[in-house]
Amino acid sequence: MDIEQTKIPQATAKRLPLYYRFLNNLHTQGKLRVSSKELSDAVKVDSATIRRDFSYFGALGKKGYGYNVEYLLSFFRKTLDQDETTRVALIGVGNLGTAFLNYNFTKNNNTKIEIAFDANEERVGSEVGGVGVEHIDDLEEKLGDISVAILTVPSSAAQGIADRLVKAGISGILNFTPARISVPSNVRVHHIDLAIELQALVYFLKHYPLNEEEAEEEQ
Ligand SMILES: NC(=O)c1ccc[n+]([C@@H]2O[C@H](COP(=O)([O-])OP(=O)(O)OC[C@H]3O[C@@H](n4cnc5c(N)ncnc54)[C@H](O)[C@@H]3O)[C@@H](O)[C@H]2O)c1
Repeated sequence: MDIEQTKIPQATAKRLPLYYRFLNNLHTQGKLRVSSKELSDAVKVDSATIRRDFSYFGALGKKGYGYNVEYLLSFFRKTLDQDETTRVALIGVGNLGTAFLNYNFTKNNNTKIEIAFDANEERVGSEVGGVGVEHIDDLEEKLGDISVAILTVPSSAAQGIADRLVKAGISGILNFTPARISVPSNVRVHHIDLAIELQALVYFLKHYPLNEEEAEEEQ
């Protein structure tokens, strides 16, 4: 995602793939334009936020006309590098890793898990979701120029694997383990901790119950 060049705030950048997916569907259906209300209903982001987001990339919707689908799509394609597939490696082919390999992000056709690694001899040499599983000992040799990795190993193994990934030239790690891993400042780590997210949801439901008006504002 070329955020640096276009100076899009990170919160906006995070919503781009969501917008992109929906607009792509509209385009496939032959729709030429879309209103911020329609977009808002579909992606569950309030229309003021959508208008502000879109203003960052020079898409100014006209009243009574909406946004030009073609223009937005071509912008998103460029910004999200949709024309280029990002190759991804997955480390740890257990319960979660297997699910990701089978899913393989087919809805987001600009990322593809190309190679997987595991320490378990029984898994090495097999194919899961069409992706070959290599031995973790061969990580440095087999990674090639892949720069993004998904980490689904036990948390005890996470830091050691992250160190090796960094040495091998990885620049982004999507960390599903509960371990908070340390990496040099030029490497980006996104933590996805499902247990924490779930706990936060339960906490919010209990302490900040939403009424309908607030729900509108929260969107
Ligand atoms: N399963 C879930 O629903 C879930 C949900 C949220 C988070 N997580 C987290 O994701 C991670 C994986 O969970 P899981 O349930 O898939 O575990 P799992 O035990 O099923 O799978 C872990 C895999 O990592 C491999 N492995 C172990 N050490 C390794 C190493 N040094 N190098 C390479 N591979 C190694 C194992 O052989 C195994 O295949 C854990 O950290 C877990 O806490 C899991």
